[in-house]
Amino acid sequence: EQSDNMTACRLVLTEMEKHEDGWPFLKPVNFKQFPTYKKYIKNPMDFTTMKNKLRDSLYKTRGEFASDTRLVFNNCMIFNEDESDVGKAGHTMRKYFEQRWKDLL
Ligand SMILES: Cc1ncccc1N[C@H]1CCCS(=O)(=O)C1
Repeated sequence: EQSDNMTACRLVLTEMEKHEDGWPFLKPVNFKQFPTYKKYIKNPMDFTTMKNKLRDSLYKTRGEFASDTRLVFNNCMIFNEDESDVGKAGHTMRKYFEQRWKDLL
């Protein structure tokens, strides 16, 4: 049922926001702080933007929500070295998301 699908999305997003390693993804990357970011990353995404899209019913399916989540972590891997603090957080969060996403199928 539609609302159940969105319940799972809200639940996993809340968990990711609370996760110890979620800090790099809570807000949009600051282009002033990272001036080259928008040159390399064509479709920025972050947890606050995702929360607003959920609130505004902009996700029609679980799949659309999962795509934005994967966009967050793929952007992270493009811009950040694997061994950087942000890069490591991205790998941890991606693993966490994919496991929880399976649990909530
Ligand atoms: C996800 C990401 N990709 C590339 C650069 C930066 C970030 N995240 C930043 C978010 C604000 C705090 S921070 O500036 O330490 C890290």
